Amino acid sequence: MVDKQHKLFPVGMQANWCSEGALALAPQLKDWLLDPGSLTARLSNLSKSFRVQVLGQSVQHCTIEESNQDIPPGEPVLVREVLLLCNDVPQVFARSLLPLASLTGEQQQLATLGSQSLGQVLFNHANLKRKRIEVASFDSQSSVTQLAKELKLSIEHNLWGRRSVFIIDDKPLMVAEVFLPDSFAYQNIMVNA
Ligand SMILES: C=C(O[C@@H]1C=C(C(=O)O)C=C[C@H]1O)C(=O)O
Repeated sequence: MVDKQHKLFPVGMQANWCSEGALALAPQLKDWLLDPGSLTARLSNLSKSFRVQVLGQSVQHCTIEESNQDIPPGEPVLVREVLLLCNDVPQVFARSLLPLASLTGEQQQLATLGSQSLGQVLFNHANLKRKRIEVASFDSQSSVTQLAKELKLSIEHNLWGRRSVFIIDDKPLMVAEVFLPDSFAYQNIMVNA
């Protein structure tokens, strides 16, 4: 477990998630949002140094807003919030919900990842399925934008994120990621608000 937690933890990630078909997105941004592969691998390949900074993790009950077909409301989950940084630039804020019932067998290690990337473990596992990816935008009032301001990042447009449920060894967990203002996902494009 993480002994010290960032003063902002838990940041949370309230959003109106929708299927990507409902949105007209810039192709480059859409490519990042819908990439079925590992964000860790993609970001690592684009930078000299990649690291995960844990903001905190704690056991909570899954809220109605974050519940889904695989993780019902009230389910005890380990909430893990991290930043993914490339060359010390915060690229992504991620919030993962790991049901305690999924942290069994080989997946016990997911409770004590520390600064190891969750993706590194997930995408190296043979029995992994990723369910559909939903997307959402985060406006100036969102807690994620407040986090970006706390990180002294300049906010010039809404932020965009994605979430999906992974099934590993037939057990669910949910990962949600928001691309922070200086992310590669927004470089050289006009982002609609
Ligand atoms: C799922 C992945 O893992 C990344 C790393 C995370 C972590 O360490 O908590 C959380 C979400 C992802 O951004 C990935 O790399 O695609």
